[in-house]
Amino acid sequence: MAAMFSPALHRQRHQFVIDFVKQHKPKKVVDLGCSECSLLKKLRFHREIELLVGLDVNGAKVKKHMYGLAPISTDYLQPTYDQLCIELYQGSVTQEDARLRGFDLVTAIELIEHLTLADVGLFSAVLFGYMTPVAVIVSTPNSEFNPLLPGLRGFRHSDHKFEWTRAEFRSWALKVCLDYGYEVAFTGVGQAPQGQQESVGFCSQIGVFHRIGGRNGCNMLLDDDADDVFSYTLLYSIKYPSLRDNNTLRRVLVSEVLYSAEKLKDRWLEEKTGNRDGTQCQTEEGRDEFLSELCMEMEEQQTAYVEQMKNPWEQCGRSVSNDEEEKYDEMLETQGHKHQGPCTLRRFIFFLCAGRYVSVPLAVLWSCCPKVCALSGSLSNLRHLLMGNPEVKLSQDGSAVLVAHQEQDQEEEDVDNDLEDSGYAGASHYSHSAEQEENWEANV
Ligand SMILES: C[S@@+](CC[C@H](N)C(=O)[O-])C[C@H]1O[C@@H](n2cnc3c(N)ncnc32)[C@H](O)[C@@H]1O
Ligand SMILES: [Mg+2]
Repeated sequence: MAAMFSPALHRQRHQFVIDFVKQHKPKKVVDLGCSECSLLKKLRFHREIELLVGLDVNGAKVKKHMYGLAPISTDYLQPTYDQLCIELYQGSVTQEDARLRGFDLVTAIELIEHLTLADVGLFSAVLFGYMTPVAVIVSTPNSEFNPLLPGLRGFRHSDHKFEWTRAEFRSWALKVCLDYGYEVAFTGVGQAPQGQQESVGFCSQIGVFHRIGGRNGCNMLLDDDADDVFSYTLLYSIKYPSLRDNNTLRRVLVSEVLYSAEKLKDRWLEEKTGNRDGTQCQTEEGRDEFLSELCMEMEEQQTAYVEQMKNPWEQCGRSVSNDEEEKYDEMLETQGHKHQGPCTLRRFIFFLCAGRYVSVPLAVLWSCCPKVCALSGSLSNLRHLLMGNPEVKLSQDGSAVLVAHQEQDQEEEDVDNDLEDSGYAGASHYSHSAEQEENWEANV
């Protein structure tokens, strides 16, 4: 049978769901009879989905495949602002469970034919009468197509309790709509050979149900929570890393800050001294030369960045309202991202070479590292997010990141410790006052 369809029929069924998801952008999706979780594995890449749930009566099968839904390393290394939670349950679609109520989309792909007719009645009541999702996609074999399947005798699978004609499927679906307030459209996947499509229909027939009245079409949320039933067993639950989660944001920001500070330090040492020993780099001319080059580079980065920041939602795949766009433009304007030339940036650059550390002001990091800027949002937020983090060494007043710049022997380390103890790294005249920074923040 696999050779009859291209792509394979099971792929076409899943693609049908994916196309529906792309069009309707549901946030909460349940797959009933999720089996080997293969549809869930595809759906997790759809960023609009925030909660993805799978249910199957066969817990062993789910357990065998559920780890394939775990985040992969890039999800940890480059998290986005998208949020995704995946939950898998063992349980029967004939039983109610409050955790599956109020979803945007429920799919039941090749499930109902595995239920006895009595159970189909219970399933209909649970799905349409209790779970009351906004939309439902049900697929099931179309028995009229069976004569076209080479070598098939009886049902398509030994566990099938029935296989319906188009009329039988239709009559079940229309009754459900009447009973529970839905409307349905019929379609399918798996085309019959030319000329026969009319007479036999699709190989897999599909009903797409929408609740009449949409999201507000039922008063389920007014129900008393005390009646909530929990009959399923949770097998797996995972929350994907998201920049909306403060710990994840902090972790990503810290690694970006450390990387950028290190790069800035290297540039500074190389350009200013011509070698990597920071002790000789205190001349005014050296610094000016370095500054003007860095400023030019920053200006280029800023331009690219402002372009990118014009519509940060584009990256999230979300459309933006005019209102949001205006607000964002306003924010860019007040933060001075627009029309900001190298001259304004010049005053932020002030490196200090003290003992084994180069002090990289947070203001420099914030204004010339687009990612640091985007992740933190403001200079004071950047400071706040870095404070108390064991991986980042800040100057005493918290205005700069201290980056080690020498391989050191014990003697040097002792000297450095003395310097630090005396407050040199933070309290010297090279550092910035909190007041200065507030000023920058207001003007940048
Ligand atoms: C043909 S498979 C489903 C295929 C899957 N939906 C897909 O598209 O890849 C049918 C699944 O329904 C599950 N199932 C059967 N009766 C069930 C019930 N009462 N409640 C929940 N799942 C059930 C079976 O364990 C099986 O995994
Ligand atoms: Mg089946």
